[in-house]
Amino acid sequence: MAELHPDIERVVFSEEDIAAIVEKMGREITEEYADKNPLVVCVLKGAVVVMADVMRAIRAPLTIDFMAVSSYGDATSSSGVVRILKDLDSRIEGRHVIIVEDILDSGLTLSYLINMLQSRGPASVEVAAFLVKDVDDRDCSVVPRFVGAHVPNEFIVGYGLDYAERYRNLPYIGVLKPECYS
Ligand SMILES: O=P(O)(O)OC[C@H]1O[C@H](OP(=O)(O)OP(=O)(O)O)[C@H](O)[C@@H]1O
Ligand code: HPA
Repeated sequence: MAELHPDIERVVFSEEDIAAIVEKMGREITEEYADKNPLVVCVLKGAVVVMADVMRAIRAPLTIDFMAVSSYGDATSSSGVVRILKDLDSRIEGRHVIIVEDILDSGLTLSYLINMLQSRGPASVEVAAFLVKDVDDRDCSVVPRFVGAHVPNEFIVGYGLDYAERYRNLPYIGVLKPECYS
């Protein structure tokens, strides 16, 4: 097990937990997409770690692509204004698209992306969210087809998730010590 980073107060998902969630998601996606040759889309930067793991857990033909988005806001909240920093390289007309996200929080990022991709005429667009945060006030209707796990409404880092661009490389997911927020 990795040594705990000094800024982490508590681990929420260990490396072992993460591996089990990845396998479960891979199995579920494989069952539904075995003969659909999906285009699996990673939303950079946060989802890069999940993407690398989940795509290898899908035992079916697929292709991959990447989008980079940034949502304006402060370091721990999203404002809902999403800017496309890198668009897909592939055409998605007639394709079955799976958007891979590290976390569904307010839902604003995914809501924007789903609408944008739907307008390009894909056969389907579904979401695979590694984590879904249990928030009371999610005001948009994003319903992920695949969910890794639910997390309480607190800010978490690691396994791709950052605070001010830090901690993405932690192999587990945890909560920061209060004094580490600046
Ligand atoms: O449901 P929401 O409230 O929209 O939050 C979820 C999004 O926020 C994070 O991305 P961020 O915009 O911080 O960029 P990053 O992936 O580069 O960290 C995360 O990776 C999701 O994409
Ligand atoms: O809890 C979180 N941690 C890191 N990034 C995030 N983006 C939305 N929610 C989170």
